[in-house]
Amino acid sequence: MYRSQQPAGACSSTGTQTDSMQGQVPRLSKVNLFTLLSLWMEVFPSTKDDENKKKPQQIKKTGLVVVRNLKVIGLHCSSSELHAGQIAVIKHGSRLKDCDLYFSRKPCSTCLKMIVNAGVNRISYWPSDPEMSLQQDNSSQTSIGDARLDAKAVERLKSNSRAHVCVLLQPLACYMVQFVEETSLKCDFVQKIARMEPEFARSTFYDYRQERVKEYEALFLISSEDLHKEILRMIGLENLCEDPYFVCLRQNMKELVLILATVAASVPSYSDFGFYLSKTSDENQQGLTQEMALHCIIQARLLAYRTEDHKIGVGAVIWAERKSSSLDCDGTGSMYFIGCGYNAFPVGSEYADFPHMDDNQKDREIRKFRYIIHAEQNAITFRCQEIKPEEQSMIFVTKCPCDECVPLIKGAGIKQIYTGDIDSGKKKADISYMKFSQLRGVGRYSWQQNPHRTSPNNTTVSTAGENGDLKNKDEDDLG
Ligand SMILES: O=c1ccn([C@H]2C[C@H](O)[C@@H](COP(=O)(O)OP(=O)(O)OP(=O)(O)O)O2)c(=O)[nH]1
Repeated sequence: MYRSQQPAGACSSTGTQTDSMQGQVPRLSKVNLFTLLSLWMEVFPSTKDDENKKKPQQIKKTGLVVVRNLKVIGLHCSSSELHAGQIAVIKHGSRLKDCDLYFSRKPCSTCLKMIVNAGVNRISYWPSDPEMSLQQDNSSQTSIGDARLDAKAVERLKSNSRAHVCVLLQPLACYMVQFVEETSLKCDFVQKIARMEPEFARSTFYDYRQERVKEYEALFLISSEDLHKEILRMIGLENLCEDPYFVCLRQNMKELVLILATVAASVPSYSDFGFYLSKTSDENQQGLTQEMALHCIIQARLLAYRTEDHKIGVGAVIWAERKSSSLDCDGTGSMYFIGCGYNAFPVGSEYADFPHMDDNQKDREIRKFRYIIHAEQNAITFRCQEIKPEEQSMIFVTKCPCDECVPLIKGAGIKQIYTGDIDSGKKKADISYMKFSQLRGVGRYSWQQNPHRTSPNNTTVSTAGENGDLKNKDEDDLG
């Protein structure tokens, strides 16, 4: 029987079959989710410091997801000074023992020796160009020589290590690519644009996605098959160079990149849409940059594809901003990860334990609402850090928080909510969304058109601070 497997951040413990076949809806396996999150961390918005160092470098920026007991306990990326593995050691120390680490590139020997030494359980990496790049085009002969030496050292560390160092890409569930495409088009963010901007069409979404596909393929895939094989051989994966394994590997990698691009396109930086503070929120709040807000909400969108609700996946991620910049060694700058989750039945429950019906079912006793744990509830319950009242903490959630979740978010001390507000003001039989627009003391950043955009005749429609504080005109609170 299918077993409900979330904790949070949250992921299942077993294979793909039950994972993907839960209900009729395809589901991302935990391994693919962690892999996608690690790729996504590689493109975490650069801090000012990193901005100057964008030129091609031999040490590639690398994303990292740290998982303990199926919970995400760290989302990191390399900075201009430190590699992702080094950051993991600084941030988690000996707590890395028995953790699983998902890297967006095979880590270099500098990182690997330390994380192996910390006693991690498993190190999984994306099988493309490693952290110490083996792609000749950016590098001199000497540095290629060093990169090859490093690849050998990595193999030696791997063969003498207790940790399992491996490539973990699972085939996607049937129709996963189509499912992500359809649900991305239907998600609140795309829908809101479609309602407000008549010229926004399906083709606009596909054009935007295509741009993302190109961008991410350039980063995460090696265009030449021969070069890819050569690199796989150098990093000890010669067994993947023969067909059908090589073809399958490339196909699998391409599909995952396509999923990432599709999910990224579901919250497009289109026209003047973004996350803006609503009028009735506390107006002196300092919000995130649009780039950062988009990045984090896309993480939440990825998590939503682990849902156990057949009808709708919801994902939530909590981040906080550190006050003291002296601790900013992570590539995420002052931002640090607190927790994440998605909507699912209570941990350990069996598939048939609870009803799965929604408001369309007349019999209220067999509806899901009294049983399903919401994305925000899982993110708060399984968080790996405390929410500090003196620091700016923020939750990114893919659906407007309901009346169960709004007081929970406020009570947990979270200072800002980034979300879509399509459901705001709706009252249904078992779930309602009335409290969100009335919430005070928490900044509500809703997905909407920039309220201080200039109108066609070049007059400002309203004024707002750089962070998107809405001063005069409120475009959200649809309800
Ligand atoms: O703050 C919230 C609110 C809801 N959910 C989850 C619970 C449930 O799994 C789903 C809502 O289910 P429903 O069937 O009401 O989905 P809907 O899209 O709101 O329904 P409708 O099609 O009637 O709009 O979203 C959350 O995780 N967080």
